[in-house]
Amino acid sequence: MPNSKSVVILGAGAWGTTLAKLAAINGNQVHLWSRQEPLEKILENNNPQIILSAISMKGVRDVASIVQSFPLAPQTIFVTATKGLEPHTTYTPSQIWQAAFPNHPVVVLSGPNLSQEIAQDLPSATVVASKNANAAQSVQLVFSSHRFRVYTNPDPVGVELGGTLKNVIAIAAGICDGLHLGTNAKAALVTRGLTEMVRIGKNLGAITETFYGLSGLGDLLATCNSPLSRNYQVGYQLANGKMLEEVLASLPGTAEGVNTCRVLMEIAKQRSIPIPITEQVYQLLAGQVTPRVALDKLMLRNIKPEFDDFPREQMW
Ligand SMILES: NC(=O)c1ccc[n+]([C@@H]2O[C@H](COP(=O)([O-])OP(=O)(O)OC[C@H]3O[C@@H](n4cnc5c(N)ncnc54)[C@H](O)[C@@H]3O)[C@@H](O)[C@H]2O)c1
Ligand SMILES: O=P(O)(O)OC[C@H](O)CO
Repeated sequence: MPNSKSVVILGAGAWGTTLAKLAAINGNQVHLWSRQEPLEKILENNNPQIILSAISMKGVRDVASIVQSFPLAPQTIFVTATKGLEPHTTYTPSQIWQAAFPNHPVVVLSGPNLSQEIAQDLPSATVVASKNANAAQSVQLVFSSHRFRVYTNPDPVGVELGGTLKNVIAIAAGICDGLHLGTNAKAALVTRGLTEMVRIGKNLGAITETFYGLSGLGDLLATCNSPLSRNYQVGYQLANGKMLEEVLASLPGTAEGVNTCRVLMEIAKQRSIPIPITEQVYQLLAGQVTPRVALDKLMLRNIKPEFDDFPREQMW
């Protein structure tokens, strides 16, 4: 293939394996790395043009520092597909990769992408976002197929935060369904969840419109409505009386929303951002409230206008 690229995928979990298949069907030379193998052989023998990380959040910094010890071509593009936030630093995965490789382009890949559906060859769309348009377009070509439609976007912070913040709202959506609160409640929760995501995103430098696209609203809808989502499952099972440790032990893979929720509470406190849904999810995960008490606390907050910043000329 004339445009075939050498692609190294870090992380052979559910998402890394699925992305490896997507890149391979387009004729790229794909090398999938799992932590049981030496990374040295894969990086030194294959001269990667693209290195994609699908490592869960807790491993990103360690893996980035291992990769730093290998010589790479200066034009090698890093792609991050992790949806999480680092505790204490509150860094996003792309911030960790960019700090480790300041002279390389970094692209965020995120969207409504339940890996089990993609692995079954069902149609799906995603977003690749970068400040470097050429890098985003190269990654778009590597993954685009008749079953996987890839859009570019110039707002990596917004795309990355959309995929990350929705995981907390998906836990809340699982609780809502687990308690059988009905369709009205779910619609209210998801819509107010999106408001919360926009509020945090704007504060962290994202573009508001990005949250209304595939990586924001799109991923929120997918994750809040599917039992395939591990984050949704956490909420659903907690609502059914299981303990958090028990739920996490039985999950197939990582539910990033649990840690993301804790990091978000730190960010919200530091920056005085009101995030009532996240706060109730946090208290529930910490065992401080029951699902029913969390619901009452949300419903009985002080009544207020729907929008924080409605245009002045539209106000009474
Ligand atoms: N599965 C999906 O549908 C999906 C879709 C989009 C994004 N994501 C995101 O992709 C990331 C990975 O998700 P997943 O579903 O593949 O999870 P997973 O639990 O199936 O796989 C995680 C991978 O990270 C590796 N890993 C963890 N810590 C590591 C460390 N310290 N060193 C080296 N490797 C380490 C694991 O070995 C494993 O290969 C998550 O951030 C998730 O939110 C997942
Ligand atoms: O299984 P989850 O909850 O990690 O969701 C997977 C993807 O992020 C959906 O886009």
